[in-house]
Amino acid sequence: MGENKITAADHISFFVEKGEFCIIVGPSGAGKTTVLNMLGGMDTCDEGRIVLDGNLISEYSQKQLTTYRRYDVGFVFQFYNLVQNLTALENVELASEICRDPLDARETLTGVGLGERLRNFPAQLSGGEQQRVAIARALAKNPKILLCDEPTGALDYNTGKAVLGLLQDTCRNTGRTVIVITHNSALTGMADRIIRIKSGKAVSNEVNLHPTPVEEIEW
Ligand SMILES: Nc1ncnc2c1ncn2[C@@H]1O[C@H](COP(=O)(O)OP(=O)(O)OP(=O)(O)O)[C@@H](O)[C@H]1O
Repeated sequence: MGENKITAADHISFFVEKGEFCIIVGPSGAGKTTVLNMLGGMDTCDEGRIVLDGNLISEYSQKQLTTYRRYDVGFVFQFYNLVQNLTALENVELASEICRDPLDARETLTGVGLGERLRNFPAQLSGGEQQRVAIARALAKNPKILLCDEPTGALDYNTGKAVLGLLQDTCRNTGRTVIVITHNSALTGMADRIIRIKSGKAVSNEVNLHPTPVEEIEW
């Protein structure tokens, strides 16, 4: 930023095993989103290595990153990022149609509990329902990894819990690796792995052998 150099991720180092439900936790400004965006190929690092499923994505060209984002990564954002003039079904199809081995859009929406709302536009859905569409959109791509940046940040307590439960179930039922970013340390109890980030550094990487179902977590 002009004269100032901001180091958003500073020699940050961690690993996640395939199929884990991982929570990256840290205070605002710690560097969580930067790390997630680099993992998802939306941002690049100027040093270091990022490896996913044996592939060195930190060396990828812009073209390779586009392919990587398209086929390998599913994103879930805090504010859903749905296309407003497309229905729930069309939003999911938009993603699945550009993928190699997509899941059926209708079935995926049914799987997240929205089988009755396929023809609704985002403005006709609640925040929690819109986030479910966004999760279905990410899942329908059949990605290797699901990256979720504060997925419950815009939702009320119970709706947030339901969305987290859906993400946890997705991980358990499909064996997909799920990484969730949050500033809420109460949520760490539901994860298989917890990575704590502070001032751009990973300060710990713990395994939780007995994750708690989200319904039993209070905050
Ligand atoms: N494009 C950018 N230009 C300048 N500074 C940036 C940029 N992106 C991030 N930063 C800075 O890098 C640091 C880490 O930001 P980041 O968004 O990754 O943190 P975070 O942990 O996700 O925070 P929050 O929970 O508030 O979203 C912050 O100090 C932020 O201001």
